Amino acid sequence: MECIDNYEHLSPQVMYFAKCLPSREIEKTMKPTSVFCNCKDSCSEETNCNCIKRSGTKFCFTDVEDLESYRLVAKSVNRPTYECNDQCQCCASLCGNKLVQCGPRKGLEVKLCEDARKGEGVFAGDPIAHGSFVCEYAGEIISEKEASIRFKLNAKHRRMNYIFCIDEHFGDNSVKTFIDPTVYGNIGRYINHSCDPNCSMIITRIHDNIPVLGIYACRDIKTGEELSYDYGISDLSGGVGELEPNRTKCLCGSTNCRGFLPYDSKIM
Ligand SMILES: C[S@@+](CC[C@H](N)C(=O)[O-])C[C@H]1O[C@@H](n2cnc3c(N)ncnc32)[C@H](O)[C@@H]1O
Repeated sequence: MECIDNYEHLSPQVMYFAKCLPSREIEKTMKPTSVFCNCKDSCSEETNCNCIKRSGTKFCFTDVEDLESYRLVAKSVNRPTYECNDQCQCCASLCGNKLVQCGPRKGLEVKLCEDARKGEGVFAGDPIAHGSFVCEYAGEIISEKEASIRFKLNAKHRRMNYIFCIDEHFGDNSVKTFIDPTVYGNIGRYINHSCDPNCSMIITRIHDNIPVLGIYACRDIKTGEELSYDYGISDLSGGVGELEPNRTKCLCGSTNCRGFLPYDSKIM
């Protein structure tokens, strides 16, 4: 497992992990993906790339050396994005269907928010174009039971909650995945919630059945703006959290603020 720490962060308790870290229990449930492509060099709709067809993604990039030119320009709702992976035949350095695998974009800053009650946040060090990949929400992948224990402990000790639950539906089945970057995580753990966000979270599948959470700019973002996404809305589900009174008061300051942070009854 690669361990990179490109960002300044204040807490010595946080171990910086670039990718998700599945617990032993979760590792037993992991299966390699059955989606891969046989493209020759780069992948596009023209090359009939299986991964792109499965995602319904449209992306563009003009220069493979320049991550700034990689953008997600459209994607089908209610389908995860499938990125090309280890089993694909395409050329690793020419394939543009690997946004999440490129790692967090450069120039992001972690610092205390103007309203210190929100804690730290992530800020754009330079302009970010609509569709650009920002970072993954990486952390420990834990069981529902463990998530519930940790969630209750956080609430009891009035600690910030970092545990994110993704509830995916496959026909009649639903599969929940719990990601906790409290101790092992990447820069994604510092992105705050807004009811009027400038980023969206898109569920991505890469090497296996475990969902990877990609955060993308959902509009053009100016230098110095705080990055945010809606904790209650993922691109797929249209709502992973529920509003509940007496929860954390939302300080996003947007005109359409819903008043409280979305909360997920599944981990209570
Ligand atoms: C994933 S962490 C975000 C980073 C966090 N601010 C920090 O300092 O590490 C989520 C926590 O940040 C705080 N937070 C995030 N967005 C907020 C908002 N819009 N209003 C108030 N608190 C917020 C809440 O305490 C929440 O449990």
